[in-house]
Order: sequence, then structure tokens, then C-alpha cells
Amino acid sequence: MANTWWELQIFCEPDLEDAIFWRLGVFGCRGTASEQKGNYSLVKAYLPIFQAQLLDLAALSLWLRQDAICMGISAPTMHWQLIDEQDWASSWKQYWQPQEIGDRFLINPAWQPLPENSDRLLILLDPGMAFGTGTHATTQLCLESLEMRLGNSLAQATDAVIADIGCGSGILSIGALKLGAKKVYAVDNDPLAVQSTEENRALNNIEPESLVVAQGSVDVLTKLVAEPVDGIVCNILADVIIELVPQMSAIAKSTTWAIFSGILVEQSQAVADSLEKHGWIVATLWKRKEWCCLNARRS
Ligand SMILES: C[S@@+](CC[C@H](N)C(=O)[O-])C[C@H]1O[C@@H](n2cnc3c(N)ncnc32)[C@H](O)[C@@H]1O
Repeated sequence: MANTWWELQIFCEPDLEDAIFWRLGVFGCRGTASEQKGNYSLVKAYLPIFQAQLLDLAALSLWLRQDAICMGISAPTMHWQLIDEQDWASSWKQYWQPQEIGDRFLINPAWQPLPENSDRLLILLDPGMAFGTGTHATTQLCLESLEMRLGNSLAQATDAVIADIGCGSGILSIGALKLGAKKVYAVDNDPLAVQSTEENRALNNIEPESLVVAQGSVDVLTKLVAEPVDGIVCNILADVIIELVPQMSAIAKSTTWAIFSGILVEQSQAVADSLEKHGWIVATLWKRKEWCCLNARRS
């Protein structure tokens, strides 16, 4: 039973997909994927059996219906079944294909052949049970922001020391290092994410000294980093970011820049207010679908 998973299958209108991904993420689903089925989307998500009972799944289904009603679109249908771990691993992997992100990155699932003739920065990933395949708008916004911060020749990318808070699969840490950052400190309070980041570090031939991974949050980072960092990237949910912002001053200096995502557009004002209250200036807001990414620097 320990290796048994819930497989959720949700048929929905494409406009509902993002709301569904958000709900599934909050719910603790791993390895979420979607495919087009005619005019509809089929979203599949996987959840360890110990994490949800039938009643929880019924409640999730009701929330999704509620979301659809609020958006004025037809309600999704949700089915669930139990599958074993082997089926889980192969079920969602077949939907995840190599993907170009921004101007520089190519995300390649670890089990896919390496691309030929690509001049993009290759990130090999097997997210395991952690969040961060690059398919979510918030991850893409963060990678594109990292490109802006580190990817042009004027930036001092090679000297940059970066903190990745809520590293998930390690995709942003690896992206920063591929852009030339000197060192990344990555933390996540989920031990499965720490394991996944370690595995993806090795997959991308990155030395442990260049990507230091630890379980925990900003409090752990403050003990890990020898001195304030040059950049921070933090893709978690808005309320968690607001909670963590005061602690981030301990790892920031006057020139530190920061990238925040996981924020719904309507939550951006609350996050910006919190940042400004704690010594940050919000320079830009990038939006994709209902998500946004705030680029900030110290005042
Ligand atoms: C949305 S995922 C982001 C993963 C990856 N960085 C990306 O951009 O795709 C958020 C991650 O933050 C972690 N997390 C949530 N709350 C946290 C906290 N207070 N401190 C550290 N990590 C946290 C979660 O476990 C999850 O792996």
C-alpha cells in the first residue's frame, strides 16, 4: 500500500487548466500533466495514497466545480483510481516532452534522447516527486527573469551567488548555474524536493560545491551562506512569500536583486506592499495567464 498512488483525471475546458494546476499543487499532487483532447484538456495528477482520503478527493472535485462556476465555464469532470508506483512513473512521463523556455533554455526530460543541434542551455530533469518541470507559468517566469538578470554580457553572472528558496526539482538553481552563476544555495522544506534537487544536480554534472542543497527555509539559508547573496529566487505561494520576506533581509545586501513568483495577479499588491515594507523596491511585474513574477531590488 505504501507505494500506491491516486491517479486523478480531470476533463476540463482549457481556460480552467491553470486554476486546476494551482489547486492540485496546493493539494500536494506530484507529476501533474495535461494533454489536449479535442476542445477539452485532460489533466492528470498523482498523489500518494496516504495524503488523501476519498472525502478529500470529493472536496477537491467540488472546489474545481466552484472555480468553473466562478469563471462562467462548464464544470470539469473528475475521476480517480488507485495505481501502483510503477504505473505512476510511466503514466505521466509520457506526456512530458522537451520544452524551450525563454531565449536560452531547453528543458529535457532525463529519459528523452538528447537534442541534436541545439545551442540552448540544456537542463536535464527528472523531477521525481518534486514540483518543477518547467511546464508551469511561474517556473517559466522565473527562468526568463534569471535570463534577464544573468544572461546578458553586461551582468556579472560569473561572480553571482544565488539563493533558491523552495527549490523543488532544482530547476531554477540549475538554470542559474547554466547561465554562469558561481554558486547557488538551494533550500526546500520538503525532503523529497531536496532529494530531487540533489539528483538533478548530479544529472547535470554540477559539483556539490556549486549547488549546496539543504532541507529547510530562509532560517537554514542564513546559517548556510557565508555572506549576503547577490540574487534570490523564490517561487512559492504568495502567503508563504509574505511570511518569509522579513527573514530575507538577513541574506541581502544593498545590491541584492530578487525574483518572486507563485503569485496570482490579484495577490501581487499584497506581496509588493510586504516587499516595500522590508526594504525592497519592486522594479517589474511580469504576467503569464493568472500568474505573475515580481522582480525586486534592495532600496
Ligand atoms: C511552486 S514549487 C517551486 C519549485 C521550483 N523552484 C520551480 O520554480 O519550479 C514551491 C516549492 O517550495 C517549497 N516550499 C513551500 N513552502 C516553503 C517554505 N516555507 N520554505 C521553503 N520551501 C518551501 C515546496 O515544497 C515546493 O517544492
